[in-house]
Amino acid sequence: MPHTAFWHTPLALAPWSLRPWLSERGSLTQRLIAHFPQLTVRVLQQGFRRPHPDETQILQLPSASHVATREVLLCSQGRPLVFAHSITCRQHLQAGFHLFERSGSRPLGALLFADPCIRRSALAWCKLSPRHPLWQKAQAAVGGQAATLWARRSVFYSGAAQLLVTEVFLSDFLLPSPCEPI
Ligand SMILES: C=C(O[C@@H]1C=C(C(=O)O)C=C[C@H]1O)C(=O)O
Repeated sequence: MPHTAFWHTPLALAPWSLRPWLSERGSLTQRLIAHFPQLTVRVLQQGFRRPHPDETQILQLPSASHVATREVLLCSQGRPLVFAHSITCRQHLQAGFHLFERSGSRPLGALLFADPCIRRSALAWCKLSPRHPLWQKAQAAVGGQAATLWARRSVFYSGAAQLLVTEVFLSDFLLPSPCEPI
């Protein structure tokens, strides 16, 4: 299956208002809290699933494997802002990300950014293709209203353990102003 996201998209191709969100190196949750009231985490699913084709390569996973998967919506006053999809392999749950399964409605970032030993890769971003698996999931979360969906992803490292976090920006609060080309 061909890659359905070009994760080396230049930031300059993203809508101007979205760029600081795509390139935020700190906690996205904390940035959302600073800009939006009553941020909550709605857990959509947490369990073991097959990784997406463009995830097996980045985490060097065997394609037939199942990985620990967490999908949430970050909402402000009930309005979905970000769809987040995070995965880690089974053996890294015990060695590195043991709190991944117990995060519940606490934002994963609160755990990841509290541990000074956890490092983060460079961020990558792209405009999702409607063929990307995360496109369908994110659209379903917002009732199929979004015309374009930009996403970012990065890998968190705890020793040799890896956690891949992908965040899809949902709400029109990020769309460019009318005078700015998309
Ligand atoms: C990694 C962070 O945690 C956020 C919360 C997540 C969750 O609770 O599953 C997943 C990704 C992020 O949007 C962050 O705040 O930067």
